Amino acid sequence: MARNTGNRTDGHTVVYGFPDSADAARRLAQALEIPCHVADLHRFPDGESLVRLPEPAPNEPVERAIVYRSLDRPNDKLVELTLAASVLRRQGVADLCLVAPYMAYMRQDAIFRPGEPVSQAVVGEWLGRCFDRFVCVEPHLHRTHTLDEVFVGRPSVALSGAAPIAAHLRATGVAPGTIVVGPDEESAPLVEAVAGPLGLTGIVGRKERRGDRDVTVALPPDAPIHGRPVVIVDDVISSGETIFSCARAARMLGADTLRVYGVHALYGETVAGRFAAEGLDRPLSCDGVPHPSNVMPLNGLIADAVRSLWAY
Ligand SMILES: O=P(O)(O)OC[C@H]1O[C@H](OP(=O)(O)OP(=O)(O)O)[C@H](O)[C@@H]1O
Repeated sequence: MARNTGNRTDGHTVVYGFPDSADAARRLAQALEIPCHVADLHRFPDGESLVRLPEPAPNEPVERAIVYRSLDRPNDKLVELTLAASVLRRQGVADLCLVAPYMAYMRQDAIFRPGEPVSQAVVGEWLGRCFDRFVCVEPHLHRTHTLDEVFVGRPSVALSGAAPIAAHLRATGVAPGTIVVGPDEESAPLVEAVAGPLGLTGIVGRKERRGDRDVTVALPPDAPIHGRPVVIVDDVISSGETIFSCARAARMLGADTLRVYGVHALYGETVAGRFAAEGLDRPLSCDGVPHPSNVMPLNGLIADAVRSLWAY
């Protein structure tokens, strides 16, 4: 898409995806009605990555690029994004927007024990040197409250995963009297944004994390859950322990049925198998992180965010 602004014709805007998220990158490009290219990735025998992007035709310069990649399992991806950004800069791209529906290292947003880094700030500064703008979805803004604190001086949009969850509940049917439950205080904005538009009541619990897989969620003993359907929502499902504990607490209070939504599904088959063992249907997720549980597309929301960042 070349934009004509007065008597000046801007270069093209292009989406660049990676093989692990090519479909989602194409869906975003489709929503924006612009071309999409998927990077070639090569892994050398020593483990290093090589990224190859197409060279634009000389008469069709790319002026703005959207690089689409979720940063689950992020360590290699961060290097590959850095390399991709360097190619695009060399090709003359003036404005680079990173769409990372799942943003990495957001959970280490403080020094929890002496000797640790604030990984969120380190990675935010790193990516801020490579990209000009950012779009993330439900980026675990717990002790940090805005993406401006992560990508300092760079325009950014933090999208909520609430609208796709509410839309899915509405489309699949949600019984009146359903209670929307979040595992901790930090999930309150998500809970309220899901429950509010559906006219449902939302409550949040208190989470105590003692280790990577050692989590307890307590719900208020007077929560009006007895005999009612419960929908549990959270930003991330990784080990699954937060959801398992939250579901057990809801059952203890007499929940009738349980449904689970996680905006980002980061777990593998072993954890997936545990949902049945816990008497739960498999959770449903947004398609920011490619996963078998994906049922809620984010391309429309992300396209609107990109348009708002670039005001077109
Ligand atoms: O599936 P799990 O392995 O339980 O992980 C998912 C949970 O962990 C995250 O919060 P976390 O406890 O990391 O951070 P917080 O202290 O910021 O709430 C996230 O918000 C989920 O609640």
